[in-house]
Amino acid sequence: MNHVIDMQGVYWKNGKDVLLKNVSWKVGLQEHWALLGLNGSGKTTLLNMINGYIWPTQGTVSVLGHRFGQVDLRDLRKSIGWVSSSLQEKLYGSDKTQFVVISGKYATIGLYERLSEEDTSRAEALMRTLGCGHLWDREFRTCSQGEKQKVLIARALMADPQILILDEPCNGLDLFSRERLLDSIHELTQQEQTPTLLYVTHHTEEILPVFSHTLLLRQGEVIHSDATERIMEAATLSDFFEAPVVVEKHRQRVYVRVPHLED
Ligand SMILES: Nc1ncnc2c1ncn2[C@@H]1O[C@H](COP(=O)(O)OP(=O)(O)OP(=O)(O)O)[C@@H](O)[C@H]1O
Repeated sequence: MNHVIDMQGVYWKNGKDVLLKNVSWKVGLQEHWALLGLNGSGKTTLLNMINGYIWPTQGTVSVLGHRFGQVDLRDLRKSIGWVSSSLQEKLYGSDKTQFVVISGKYATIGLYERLSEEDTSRAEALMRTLGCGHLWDREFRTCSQGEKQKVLIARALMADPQILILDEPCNGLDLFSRERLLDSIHELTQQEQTPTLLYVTHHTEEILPVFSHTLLLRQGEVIHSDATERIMEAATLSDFFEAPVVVEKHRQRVYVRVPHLED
């Protein structure tokens, strides 16, 4: 396998609507990517395609070395973890977080397997890495939003995915919870076997230095895709947002300000 993701000239049309336009994107083996785009830019559509929930109208898609059309997508999906806020609502709030995490290995809502020592110690280790080990015995519903996100990331990792999608994980988090979650994500990338991370966001300041590359999506089109440090320049971001923006760097993260909004 040369690339984790390899899309060439991909279009996705639904009736008259063209939701992905000529998307070409290659994710290398040692890379972590951030996907940045405004509301409705096509980020979820792109992720749905990577997971094989939608099929390109035109163009080719390979994920983890498997070309769509030549692979059982149900098998492929087992190698992809997807953490999103919609998952939270599906889980049983009365389950202890340890069961929420362990059931990730079996891709079930609720745990129907006998607890093995191996699963338990793996779940403990993952929750510790993500800084939520102290929540082991807590009911999932009693966790804060930030804590729930950490539990869900640990849950996704139980299945040993090769790709982990973090879909706007900082949504709804206060300033401090957000920093704690970002710390946990950083910690995760320091482990020996980290899956390829795809981090979806609206906010440049969430893009940690570990995200080596960034893709900028606008109206279903890739406007820029490059090393993150090259993307995070005022000229590139102003071009992307189609408005002049001011870029401020602080501890290798980029904060974007809009100096003036016309009515
Ligand atoms: N099945 C569909 N048929 C037609 N239009 C769709 C469909 N799914 C999404 N869209 C439209 O395609 C555009 C892209 O949607 P998408 O959900 O991929 O954007 P997004 O970048 O994930 O947005 P957000 O940041 O708000 O979550 C939107 O205008 C949306 O209304």
